[in-house]
Amino acid sequence: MTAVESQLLASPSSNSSSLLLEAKVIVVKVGSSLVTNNGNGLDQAAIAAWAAQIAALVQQGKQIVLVSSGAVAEGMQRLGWKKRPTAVNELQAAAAVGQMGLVQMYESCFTEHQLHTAQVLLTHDDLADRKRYLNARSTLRTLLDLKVIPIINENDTVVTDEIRFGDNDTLGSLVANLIEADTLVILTDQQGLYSADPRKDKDAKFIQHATAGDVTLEQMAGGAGSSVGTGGMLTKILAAKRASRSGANTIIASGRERNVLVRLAAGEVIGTHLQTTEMKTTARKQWLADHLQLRGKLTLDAGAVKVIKQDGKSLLPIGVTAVEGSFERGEVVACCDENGVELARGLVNYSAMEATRIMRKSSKDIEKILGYVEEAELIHRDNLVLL
Ligand SMILES: Nc1ncnc2c1ncn2[C@@H]1O[C@H](COP(=O)(O)OP(=O)(O)O)[C@@H](O)[C@H]1O
Ligand SMILES: N[C@@H](CCC(=O)OP(=O)(O)O)C(=O)O
Repeated sequence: MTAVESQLLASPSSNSSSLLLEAKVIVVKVGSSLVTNNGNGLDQAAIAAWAAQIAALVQQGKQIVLVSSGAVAEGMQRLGWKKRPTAVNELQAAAAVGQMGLVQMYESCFTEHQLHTAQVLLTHDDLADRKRYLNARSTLRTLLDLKVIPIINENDTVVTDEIRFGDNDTLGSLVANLIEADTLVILTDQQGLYSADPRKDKDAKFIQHATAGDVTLEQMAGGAGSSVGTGGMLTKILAAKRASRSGANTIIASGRERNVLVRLAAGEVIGTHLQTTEMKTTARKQWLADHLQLRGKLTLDAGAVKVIKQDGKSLLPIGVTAVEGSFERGEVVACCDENGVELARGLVNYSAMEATRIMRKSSKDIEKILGYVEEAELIHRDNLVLL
């Protein structure tokens, strides 16, 4: 037994039930190899089975976002290309063609269960930009509230690095952070994580439980001496680490396992369970804290100060008496009381110009004043850090 294995096998594995049992908001990521049956065209039976399981989970009151790869592989199939191109422009063209097939398939499979789907194409940059982050978050939350299943993929037409490295695991973790998911489920072509690539090492041991972010996991999947080919699991482990920072657990399991999602949601432990050590709220505040760059200042009346501080509520425009600075939607502003004492910081939903026009006004008047409504809140409580 290697040092890495013994260290991991010695670590506590106290969990007796699945990390999906209690989860309400879930991101499910399915990889290209699964979706396209190893590049042989879309696997309709598999996609129909996941759709049926996701529909069952929605019936249980869970909210699910699906991150699906497979556009390039399906595009190659449709274009009759036998070999995966290396030129980025050709990969992008294949992805654009294949994405049509992907969404058609998901739409028809979910329709069987009276569920609508929505196509959402994102890049990593979209989620690094606060304004786009807020827009993506608001769209996804609205879709989930409408019981629509968002089907997310990378926007391969406008990126190059992502398509070159083909990494939707990272995208899955970014989405988990975006919507504050409880659990990220990565479905792949293996039973989960092994102490080494099971294709290459027959003695590789299965890891059932570990702490997300444990560095020994990274060594198993892509540590010193391992080839680029082992990146398949490494990106999943790094995704678990990233998801963990926002308080989400990760499960890596086989997408071919019968009824895998439903059984996981019923508490069965299938695959590798990587548990976060972060509290959800702490992680969220931490994320915000990482991005604090003050662009302006809002002065709050005594009522607003009280509801924010004592009741943990959102900041509505009616509680704001002054706006300073020049900020855009999605930037960070300070919230101060009438004596100028800063009590909170948050991501604002309206620009300084808009905020000036809607301050002291009821949220129901926003549309009349601006001609449109972004959100009812000036700063949503999830985007507010109390100091
Ligand atoms: N330690 C490991 N445990 C399990 N699989 C591993 C490990 N290291 C590398 N792999 C490889 O990772 C592959 C899964 O990654 P990948 O092909 O990128 O899947 P997907 O398309 O689902 O994202 C497995 O088929 C396996 O060969
Ligand atoms: N976005 C592209 C590539 C994504 C990709 O290869 O990811 P994965 O198979 O999950 O490692 C596609 O849909 O084909």
